[in-house]
Amino acid sequence: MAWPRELNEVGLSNNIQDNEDFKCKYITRSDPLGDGNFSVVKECMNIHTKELYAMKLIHKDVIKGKLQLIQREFHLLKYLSQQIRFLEQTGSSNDVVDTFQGHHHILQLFDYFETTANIVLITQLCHKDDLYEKIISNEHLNLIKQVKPYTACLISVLDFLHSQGVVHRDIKAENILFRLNKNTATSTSTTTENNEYDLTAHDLILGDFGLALEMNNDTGMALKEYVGTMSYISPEIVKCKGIGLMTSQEINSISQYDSKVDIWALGVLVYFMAMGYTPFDCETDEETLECILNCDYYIDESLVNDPIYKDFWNFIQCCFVKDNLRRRSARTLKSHPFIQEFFISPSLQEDINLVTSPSVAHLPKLKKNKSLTSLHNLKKPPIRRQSSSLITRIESKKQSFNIPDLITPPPSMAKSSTNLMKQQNHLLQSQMWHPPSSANLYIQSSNANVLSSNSSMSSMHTNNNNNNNNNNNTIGHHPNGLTPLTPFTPATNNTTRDGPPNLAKIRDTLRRTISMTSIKTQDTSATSSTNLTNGFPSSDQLTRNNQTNSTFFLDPQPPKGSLMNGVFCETPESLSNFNTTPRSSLSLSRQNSQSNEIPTVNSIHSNNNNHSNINNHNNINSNSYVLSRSSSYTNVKKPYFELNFEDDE
Ligand SMILES: Nc1ncnc2c1ncn2[C@@H]1O[C@H](COP(=O)(O)OP(=O)(O)OP(=O)(O)O)[C@@H](O)[C@H]1O
Repeated sequence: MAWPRELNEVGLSNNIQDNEDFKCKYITRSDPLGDGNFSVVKECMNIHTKELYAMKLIHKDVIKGKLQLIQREFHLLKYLSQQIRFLEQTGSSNDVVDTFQGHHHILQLFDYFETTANIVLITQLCHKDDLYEKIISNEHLNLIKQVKPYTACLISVLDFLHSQGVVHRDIKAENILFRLNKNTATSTSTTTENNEYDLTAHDLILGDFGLALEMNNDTGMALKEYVGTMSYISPEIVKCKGIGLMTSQEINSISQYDSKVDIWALGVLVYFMAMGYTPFDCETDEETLECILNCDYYIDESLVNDPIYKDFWNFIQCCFVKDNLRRRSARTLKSHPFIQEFFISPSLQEDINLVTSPSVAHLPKLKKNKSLTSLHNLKKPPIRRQSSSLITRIESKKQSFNIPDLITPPPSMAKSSTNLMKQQNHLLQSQMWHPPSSANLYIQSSNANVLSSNSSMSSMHTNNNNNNNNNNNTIGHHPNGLTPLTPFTPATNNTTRDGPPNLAKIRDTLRRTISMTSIKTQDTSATSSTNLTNGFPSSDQLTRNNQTNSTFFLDPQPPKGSLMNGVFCETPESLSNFNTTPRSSLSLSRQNSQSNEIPTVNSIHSNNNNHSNINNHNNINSNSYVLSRSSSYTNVKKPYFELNFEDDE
């Protein structure tokens, strides 16, 4: 049998000499942990070591002609996993001081292989619910206890990635996972009440490197790709829209972007965590893109002058700088007052570079303009429209996109994603349809005047022209020559966001504005804790916490004999749960090998018939999975090739 061309394209099976079947060393749970545009992710168990992992099944049909994307993801995850191991084993001086170590929060890759239908990556297993679920189910996160430490952790991650020359290009809540705490098989979320900050910050894991890039000399064109997720893309990515149809002259006139696209996306994510809605989303993509280009984002006026939010707004401003050369790096942002307490020795080196860099020295100084407050001309919103608009917004948030010739998920995947969204929408709608409360009554009687006087929303509006820019990130000079962080002042320009197209956003925002009033009290009480200094744990406390609170563990490298290492094999058997006694420990490998029916992602999706114990990690009892090597694997043939991802290349 000839090998499918794609297998060679992806570079995993180049050494295959014949099509000897090889048994898969993993079994999976039937129900997926999650899915994306390109993949389905399932919990799996290595039947040799009985360790649990996440299995990302990327259907070959979905990525036809785009295998280089998977290749990129694979090589980057592999490279980063090696770096993590290296850093842990060699250690570094930073390890003892900062609360978060960036490399502790990157999804680790352990194994990879191919089946007829899929390319498969085996990574560390995380919680089923990602950060997006957490934000949505809580409406928003607590500024002091959650948003700050989460931001600090993510800044560490970006600093690590960027120092490795890697740009992620798809930073968003859906791609932030939570580490499963190995000791307890549960997250540390239960331990948060008596702590200065939510310890789940130590569990954050950045995943989905599907759009990530190594920024070397070969990536010139890649750094002009129009990729990312609509709500999170930066102005420089927006400028690449339609690049596939441009002339070479037009393409040349577009500047390459760089790692700062991740900083913009982080700003969106930090804002989303704190507010529960995203800053630039409008009803249509065109409007959203325009708002991104103009750095025109919502601010909640009731929070603008709230001292608790002062550093937050300033941090957001630092991320939402249109000019990527002026936008601060992850390393520099470690010294931002919003998160600096988590970093004992922030580096200001880059600020010095920023000031002296010839490439930015000529930039005009930004003027602080007093701008006009914008009023959103809200009419009494039709409730039904509000719901359906909200759905549109959520759906658009879930989708990453790629260069113009988009990859379309097969119907089965699309359906599964839609189901997930439906659940999320249901959750949101149920929150919105509460029995009448003061908040709802308020919403229903709202009009432009009420909004402007009580809980109005402003749009932070800045001009494309730097000379006339209202963005207050800049600027003056600090006595030591560094660029100081200036206090946030709300812009008061006329907005580009008047009228019905933004209704859903405003409505959603209004809901958030009202609930913020109760949150303020929580935040105040958090800051009055005797453990806190100025509302924040002291550096000493944080350093101590670092010793005790980190949930990172360096997983032992699985023994080579238990890995697939890039072989071509049968599709792993799918079980409703790992407590199910295998049909027979012997049959696991043998029966499948004779079967002509190889399940695909499509069948995986429809195989949801047994929900018992699914998602309950505590129920996993690997000992109950009685399968010994001798009973099941003595007869399995060795592959003809061994592509150990530690050794190859
Ligand atoms: N290691 C993991 N542990 C647990 N769940 C995971 C893991 N990796 C991914 N998931 C879940 O699967 C979903 C899809 O995974 P992932 O984002 O990697 O796929 P994708 O196809 O690249 O997505 P996208 O459409 O965002 O590009 C995630 O949102 C998450 O809920």
